[in-house]
Amino acid sequence: MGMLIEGRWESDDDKLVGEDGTLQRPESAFRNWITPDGAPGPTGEGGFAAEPGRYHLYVARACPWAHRATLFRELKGLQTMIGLSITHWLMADDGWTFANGPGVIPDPLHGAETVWQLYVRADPRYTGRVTVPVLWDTQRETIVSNESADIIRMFNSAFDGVGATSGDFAPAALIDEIDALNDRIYDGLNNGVYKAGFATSQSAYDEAVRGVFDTLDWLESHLSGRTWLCGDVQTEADWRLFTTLLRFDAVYHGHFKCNLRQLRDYPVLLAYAQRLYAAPAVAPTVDFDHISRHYYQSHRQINPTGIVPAGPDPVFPGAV
Ligand SMILES: N[C@@H](CCC(=O)N[C@@H](CS)C(=O)NCC(=O)O)C(=O)O
Repeated sequence: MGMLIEGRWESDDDKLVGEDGTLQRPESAFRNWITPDGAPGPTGEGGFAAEPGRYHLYVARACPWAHRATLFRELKGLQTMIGLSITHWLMADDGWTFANGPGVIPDPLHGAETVWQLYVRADPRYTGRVTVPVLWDTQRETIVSNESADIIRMFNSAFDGVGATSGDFAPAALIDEIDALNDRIYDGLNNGVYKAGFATSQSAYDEAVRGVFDTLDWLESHLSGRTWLCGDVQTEADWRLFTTLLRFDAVYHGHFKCNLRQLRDYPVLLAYAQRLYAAPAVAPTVDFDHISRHYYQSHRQINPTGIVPAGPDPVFPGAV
C-alpha cells in the first residue's frame, strides 16, 4: 500500500494502525456535493450542479464503500449521465491501478494509470490516503467527493430533475431513523470487520469481533418479521448493509477472521441479503473474483502468501 505526502506517492505499510493496534480510519478529504442547482451542500463548496455527462465515477469492484456508489448509480438510473471506470482488483505498491485485467474499465478522461494520479491532478499537494470511490467533475477538473456515504446521498436526489429514475432511498420522514441505523451498522459491522481484520493487537481484534457479531445478532432479530431495515420501505440503510453482508462469507469470515459464524448461519439475514441481491441491476455490480483476489492478495500483512482459498461455496445464486 502507499499514500500521498505533499503530492508524492510514498509507501506506508502500517500507517493505518495506531500504537494500540487499532485501525485508525482517516476522514475523507473531498467533501463537496452535487446539488440540483450547484448550491453548496452540507459540506464543502458550491458550484457542482447536476448536469448529465459532467461527472465520472471511479470505483473498485472489490470495495464495499465503492460498491454503494455503483449500486446507487444503477438504482437511480444514472448510467448514461455519470461515466464509470473500474480499477484492477490488486491494490499493491502503486495502490489502485487501471492495469489491464478482466473487468477493468480504464480512465477515459485522462488515461490515468493509477488512482493516485487523479488525486494529484485534483490537488498537486494532496496529503492523505488514496481511496475509492472517487467522484470526478470534468468541468472543474477536480474531485467532487471521495466519501461514499455522501456520494449515495447526492445520487439519491440531485439528478431527479434531469432524468434520474424516481425513488427516494432517504425520505425526510425516516431520515433520523436511517442515520441512527447507519451509525450503528457502520461502527459495529461495515467498519467493524475492517477493525477486526486490520487489528495488530489481540485486544483490538477481540473488541472488534465482539462488535461484529453483536451487530449481526441484533440485525437477525431486528429483521425478523420485517422486509427492510427501516419502516416498510427499502432505504439507503439496506444498501449500506448489503455490501458488507455480500462479502461476509467470502472474505470477512476467513481473511478478516470474523469467524464465529457466517452469513449462512443467520437465516433471516441470509434471506434478506439474497432478496437485495435479486433486485434488478444488482448482480452486474457484483464480482466475486475481484472481491476474493483483492482482499487475499492485496493485504499481504494479513495473508503473506497471497493464497486465495477455494471456499466457502457461494450463497448468492448465480453470483460470479
Ligand atoms: N470513507 C471512505 C472509505 C473508502 C475506503 O477506505 N476505500 C478503500 C477500499 S475498500 C481504499 O481505497 N483504501 C485504500 C487505502 O486506504 O490506501 C468511503 O466510504 O468512501
